[in-house]
Amino acid sequence: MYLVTAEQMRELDRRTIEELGIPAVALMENAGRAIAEEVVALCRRRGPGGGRDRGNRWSNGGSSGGDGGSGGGADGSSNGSSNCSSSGGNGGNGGNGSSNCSSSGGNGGNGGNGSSNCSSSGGNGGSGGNGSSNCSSSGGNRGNGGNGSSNCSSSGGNGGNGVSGDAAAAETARAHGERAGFQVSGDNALTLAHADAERWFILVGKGNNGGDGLAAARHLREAGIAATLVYAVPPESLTGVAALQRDAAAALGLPALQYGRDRLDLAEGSGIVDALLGTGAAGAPRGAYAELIAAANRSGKAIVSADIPSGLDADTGATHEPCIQASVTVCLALLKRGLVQYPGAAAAGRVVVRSIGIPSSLAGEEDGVSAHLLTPEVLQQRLGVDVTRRRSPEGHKGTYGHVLLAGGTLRMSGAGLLSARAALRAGAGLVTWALPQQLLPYVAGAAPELMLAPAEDGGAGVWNAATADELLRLSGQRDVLAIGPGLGRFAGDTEWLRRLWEGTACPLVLDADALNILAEADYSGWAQRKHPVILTPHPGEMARLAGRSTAEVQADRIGLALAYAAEHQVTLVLKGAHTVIATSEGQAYVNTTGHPGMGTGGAGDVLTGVISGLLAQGLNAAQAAAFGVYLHGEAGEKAACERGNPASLIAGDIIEAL
Ligand SMILES: NC(=O)C1=CN([C@@H]2O[C@H](COP(=O)(O)OP(=O)(O)OC[C@H]3O[C@@H](n4cnc5c(N)ncnc54)[C@H](O)[C@@H]3O)[C@@H](O)[C@H]2O)[C@@H](O)CC1
Ligand SMILES: [K+]
Repeated sequence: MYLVTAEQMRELDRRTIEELGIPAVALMENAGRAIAEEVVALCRRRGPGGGRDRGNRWSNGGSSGGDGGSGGGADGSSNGSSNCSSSGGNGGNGGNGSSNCSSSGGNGGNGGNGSSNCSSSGGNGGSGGNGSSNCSSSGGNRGNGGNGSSNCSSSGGNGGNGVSGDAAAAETARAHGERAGFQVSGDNALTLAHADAERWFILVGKGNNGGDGLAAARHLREAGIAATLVYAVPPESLTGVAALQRDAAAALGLPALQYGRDRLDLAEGSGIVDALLGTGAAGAPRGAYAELIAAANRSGKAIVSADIPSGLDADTGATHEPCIQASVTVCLALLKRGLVQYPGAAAAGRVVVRSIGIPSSLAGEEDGVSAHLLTPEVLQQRLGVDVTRRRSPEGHKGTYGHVLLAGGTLRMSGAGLLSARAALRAGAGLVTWALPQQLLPYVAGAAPELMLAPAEDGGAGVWNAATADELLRLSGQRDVLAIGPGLGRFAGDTEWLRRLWEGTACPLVLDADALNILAEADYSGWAQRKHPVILTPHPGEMARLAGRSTAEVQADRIGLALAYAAEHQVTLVLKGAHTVIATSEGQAYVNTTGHPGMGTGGAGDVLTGVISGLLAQGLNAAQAAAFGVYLHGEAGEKAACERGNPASLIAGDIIEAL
């Protein structure tokens, strides 16, 4: 899924209109229809008179009925005990009884009655059956678990239907077309049983975002939902296609208010469509816009934003004061960068990307479109990663590469150990942990699968500059060198790192203090490496590398990561919620797997190990960085789920969940 800036979106709009001849008003009509459908979907989810519905999910197309979770409460909830998580796709419907659904990239299945456990990666999870079922899917569509006990899994293809008992009878009846005959169905996406209980305010700005809201209002009326227009500016000031929409709404007799002139109490409605500001906004909302945004947030009503929450910087994810706090953002045509970076990602709520007639293939032709949401599809199709992590039937430990990790000191031995163990769990055939000699008696046997290479430390348990010789020698027979977890600083460390940078003929992964050494060195003068370098900074380390403040780094993570990776010809992994991976060729990937529970010491060391383990298996730098971040986040989600309470998650749990 592409991630675009406002400027790139404008160019794609222009090309669609001018080169393909699709009228702007047609695009706006599609946008309005999509927004209305998502309002109806939200009304369905929360039931009559429901309150706010804030979640944070990503989904593409689909719309009503396709979103995770249905039934009484928030998304993904079910009757009884259930636990649903979704990344990249739609979470499934939690079933009755105990169900546990997770989805990555695809649609999570429906948890069945009784106990079911469904997970899906890349494909659509099936329906858990009644009784006990356990389903998992990778890459394909899963089948339906039947009644009784069933256990189904599918990889790459479509799982069959494990149907039995009553479910089988029902299926047969459907297949035989019982109730054949004349049937008519309505416009389901705009059908709402309790439409007459809904009253929505549509906040309309002066530009095309306002035009989208006006089109949505007509479609909502078509669905039987009362829609009242609230103009931020005098309606006469609208121009172009937005003015056409204004006139159509007026001709239909839609009630309209003007902010500042007419009495308005947003709390009297059941929801709000925010169509004040879109990708044409500049700076913090001013005047009536700012006042309407603040009033909408105060109202406590569900807010559906058109394209982006008004007040959000569409490119960076920075939020101005004030900024709409949306329940749902209906992002039009292509995902805007600002919706996947915090704090914008939080302000947007659930993000649904809806097609409006701008071909996404145009984005592929644009030289400037360089950012993508990291989904299983992007991993497989764009990056060419085998996400199944298949092992060859003829494989042996030598097939899967050998990692050399340099890290750990007496006081920070755990960082090295975590990293080395994670490299093994990522699938590396062999891992050698080079460590100061003094540590040996303490860590020997801590992970029997590891090989240990003690480096002469003069009895101090810390690294020293003379160890470079031994590391250079060892790296000659290894496939990747990872440096940094628990490394510490020492006299001559800059020259030490320079020797390893210039003298090793394998990919390098640098983390923690290796990054701090790099930040103090002017490494642009170091000899150019033939083999790739992956840097894995957290925002503080990134700030030191880039000579900026941490706040500046966080203000535009995608932009900064892209610029740094291109300038220094490295693959950069800028960690934090929604980690950004930027390649030296100018591509960025934004990851959305992960869990707040992963904010714990050692989680970064685990990531370094995972990326190194993947590199050792022959993945290239972009593949290893992107897939490593994705897997690390997914393992964190799983571990948090297994712990019961995410606050209890520790880094070792992430390794065990890999
Ligand atoms: N261009 C197209 O063909 C399409 C555009 N679409 C919609 O149009 C939006 C972009 O429309 P526009 O470019 O007209 O821009 P916007 O509708 O985002 O807003 C621009 C207007 O808002 C005002 N404004 C800007 N910054 C402000 C601030 N800080 N405080 C107060 N007022 C401010 C200005 O008067 C300006 O005219 C998209 O986000 C999307 O919703 C969709 O209808 C699809 C097609
Ligand atoms: K908006």
